[in-house]
Amino acid sequence: MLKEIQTVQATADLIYSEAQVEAALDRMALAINNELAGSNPLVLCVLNGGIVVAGKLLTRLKIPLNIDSINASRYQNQTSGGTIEWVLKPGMPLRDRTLLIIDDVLDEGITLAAIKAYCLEQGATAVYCAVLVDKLLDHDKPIRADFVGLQVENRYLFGYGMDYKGYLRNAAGIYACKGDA
Ligand SMILES: O=P(O)(O)OC[C@H]1O[C@H](OP(=O)(O)OP(=O)(O)O)[C@H](O)[C@@H]1O
Ligand SMILES: Nc1nc2[nH]cnc2c(=O)[nH]1
Repeated sequence: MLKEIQTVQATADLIYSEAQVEAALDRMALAINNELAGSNPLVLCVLNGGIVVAGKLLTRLKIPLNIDSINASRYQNQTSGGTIEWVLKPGMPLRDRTLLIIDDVLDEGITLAAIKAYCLEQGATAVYCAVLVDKLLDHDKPIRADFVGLQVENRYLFGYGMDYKGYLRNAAGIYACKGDA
């Protein structure tokens, strides 16, 4: 497995450098600080992919907020999605809260749409979504994100929280796997 990971990493195309991603995170944080000022949001990190983006965004947010996590996984370390497995629901009550859901990538939008629907069912008053990457698809998605860092063509990505078969989430840039154009 590690040999495959090394090969994927060595042959991948760099789509956005670390500097470009950090600049995108700055822009996202500015917009979130403006939009959610005074709303006392509960921030939900979507595990596992959202860990890096949430961590990097949170220190840029200057508003009072709480933090919790949710884990709805659809890809289970594969490169194509299946049905959603609910691994973890938030421990904090969502009722009457403004939520900010943070994830790494909006692809088909199935995961984020399911998470948003769950949050509204639980009584959240408003649900905002922030994603580092919005993939450009040739069809409509069931949800749009309120805060988007970067747009990317439809290729399988890794880095900044996004994995290749459970690895490479820690890559400091956004990469596309070779042969997935
Ligand atoms: O828009 P969609 O097509 O639904 O895909 C997007 C989801 O896929 C990834 O999660 P994954 O299921 O791989 O779990 P992970 O967060 O543990 O990587 C990613 O973190 C998003 O949550
Ligand atoms: N790591 C990763 N996860 C995804 N989930 C949906 N699309 C992607 C992608 O391109 N990369």
